Amino acid sequence: MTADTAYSSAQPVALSVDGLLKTFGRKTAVDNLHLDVPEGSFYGIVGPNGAGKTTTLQMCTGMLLPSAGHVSLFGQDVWENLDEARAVMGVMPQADEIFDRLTGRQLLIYVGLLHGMKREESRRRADDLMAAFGLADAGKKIVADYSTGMKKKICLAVAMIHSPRILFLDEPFEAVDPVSSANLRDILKEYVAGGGTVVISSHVMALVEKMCSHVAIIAEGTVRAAGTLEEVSAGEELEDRFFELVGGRQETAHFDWLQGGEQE
Ligand SMILES: Nc1ncnc2c1ncn2[C@@H]1O[C@H](COP(=O)(O)OP(=O)(O)OP(=O)(O)O)[C@@H](O)[C@H]1O
Repeated sequence: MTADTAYSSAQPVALSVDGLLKTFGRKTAVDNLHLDVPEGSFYGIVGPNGAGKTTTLQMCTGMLLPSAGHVSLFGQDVWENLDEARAVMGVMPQADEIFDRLTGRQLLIYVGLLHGMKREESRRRADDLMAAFGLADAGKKIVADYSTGMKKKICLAVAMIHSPRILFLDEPFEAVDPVSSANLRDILKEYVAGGGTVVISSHVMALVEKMCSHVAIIAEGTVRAAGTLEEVSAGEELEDRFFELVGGRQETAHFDWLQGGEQE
């Protein structure tokens, strides 16, 4: 599916976020946030540092209890049906949350078994994923010895092994080289073309513009704009709309002590 695919408002909703709130002491990280993610969409969530993207994704995936509000996945409340919700979602773990003393292949097989898959099927999918992510040559290396980008890839494979209906990916392309990034994008596009839904957070506007069908711009815990890429961009570059809606561009700082070149 491409970013210019036509979407109708009657499209079933995969993820619905309603009045989501999260406070940490006196800090409101997510502030009455609403979001509808259509089924089969490639949905990008963008926002400045500290906007509340990670906190929102953690509440959507059953990892962080909301202070108020509701999250539903395919019509079922996530927090009232955690086991069912977890079975249909794929969540990309952080590199420090996986068992890194296992090889990549062992890790994937282990995660498959945890999802209740048969060992043979787990092995088959682990091999498919290792090949698709360009990790087949590293099959015998333990994950602790992977590069940062390789760890990112194995984390994405972990999220996919049980064939979820929706994928939640927090900054999936951070530290991934351009070739691997293009390969990851292809894998995700194919997943969406097959009916899957992807929700990613990213700071890279060009990537979001290239691959997402929908986007939400969030700042200070609220949605500033959401809809199809075309609706949100409103005829401009997404980055320009982002600056308009979020603000924060500053005059170029000038430090009299910061000078390249020869010093006296
Ligand atoms: N456990 C916590 N305790 C206190 N404050 C927190 C906690 N987690 C997040 N916050 C605060 O909530 C706000 C939103 O953080 P969050 O990590 O969701 O933002 P983000 O949009 O993902 O940022 P980034 O783009 O920098 O990753 C920030 O001000 C952050 O400091």
